[in-house]
Amino acid sequence: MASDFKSIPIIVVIDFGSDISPFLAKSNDPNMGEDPDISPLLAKSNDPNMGEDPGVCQVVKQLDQACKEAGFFYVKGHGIPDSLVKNARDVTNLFFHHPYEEKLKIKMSEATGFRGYQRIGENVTKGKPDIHEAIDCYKEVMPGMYGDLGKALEGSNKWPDNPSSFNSVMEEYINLLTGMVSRLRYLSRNIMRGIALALGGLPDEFGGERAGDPFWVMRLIGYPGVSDSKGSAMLENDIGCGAHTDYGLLTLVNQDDEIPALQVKNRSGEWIWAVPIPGTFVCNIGDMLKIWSNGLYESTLHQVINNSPKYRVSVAFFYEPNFDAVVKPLEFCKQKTGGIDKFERAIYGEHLVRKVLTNFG
Ligand SMILES: N=C(N)NCCCC[C@H](N)C(=O)O
Ligand SMILES: O=C(O)CCC(=O)C(=O)O
Ligand SMILES: [Fe+2]
Repeated sequence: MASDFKSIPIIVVIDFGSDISPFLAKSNDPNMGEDPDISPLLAKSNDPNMGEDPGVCQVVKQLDQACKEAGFFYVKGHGIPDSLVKNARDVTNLFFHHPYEEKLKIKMSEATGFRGYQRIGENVTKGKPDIHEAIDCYKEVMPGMYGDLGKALEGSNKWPDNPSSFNSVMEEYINLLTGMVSRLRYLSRNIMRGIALALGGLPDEFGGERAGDPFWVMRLIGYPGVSDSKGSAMLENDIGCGAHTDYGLLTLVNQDDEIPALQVKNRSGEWIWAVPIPGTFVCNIGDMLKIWSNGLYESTLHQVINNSPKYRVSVAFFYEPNFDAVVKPLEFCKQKTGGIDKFERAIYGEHLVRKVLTNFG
């Protein structure tokens, strides 16, 4: 259960590449990443005893606290180049400033496997149109790959021709965040290893049939500034994205450096700003991790309101379970939570598809 937190904890993850586990943390110290003394704390992630390493222990403790208290944390020192992180937002911003007809060239529909462009107000949260536009992307699903389960999302992504670097920037971004490439390959996986230890499990609890072949989702999102949206009188609210939880395992949000807009709900019902901290990803826990942890960690409600006059862009990356993963409370989590399943078993792909279908009516 989320606590009465007033700010989102900062976790410092240093990715030294290869098989080295990058966990170390020092909460609330934004300069921690620059501290040259951190390297001795680095620990081996392929070592089954990594949980005994003092440096790892320290980070794991911070992760545990952050996941219990907020379900949200900032990750700094993640190793993804700042230039790429910014580029991903910049090309997104350029695309959304194209004329509507141009954007319609990559329009999302049932026929595209729900991949592509959606206009402002097309995504619906709790019955209200969201004041954002977006490009939705999913890991490729080949015809028949998951039988009926994957049918709705079958297809490949739709990339704009303009700007011409769009495709290559996004492909690199996805590769680095999912972990396909070179020395940065383990960012999301390593955060999940830290979370597995934080729960009291083995490092690879979220490998194999659970998330060893992780699905991914990416949303490139644009939120009009206050004055822009005032013109569209038929839209009832000015909430950029209504209160929701994320669906899978772990979300990494690359948000605009300047505009505070993302808000996270604490136990008292207050909305706490996840203010932008340049150089960080805002991470949060999804519904599947809530089930696997039997509620030790929860997927926290969050929403987006852009009250600034400026257009805001974010790139939300969702690191997910295997598409066909069967998700039910892990035995050791159950033991810690009274021995009873608090949630029904789910299949990740089914949960995702149900959400996608209801998001677009
Ligand atoms: N993949 C994610 N998290 N998408 C969030 C989209 C916005 C919330 C959605 N309409 C809903 O009601 O869930
Ligand atoms: O734009 C953001 O900061 C967050 C977006 C979000 O919560 C989502 O797409 O699930
Ligand atoms: Fe979200």
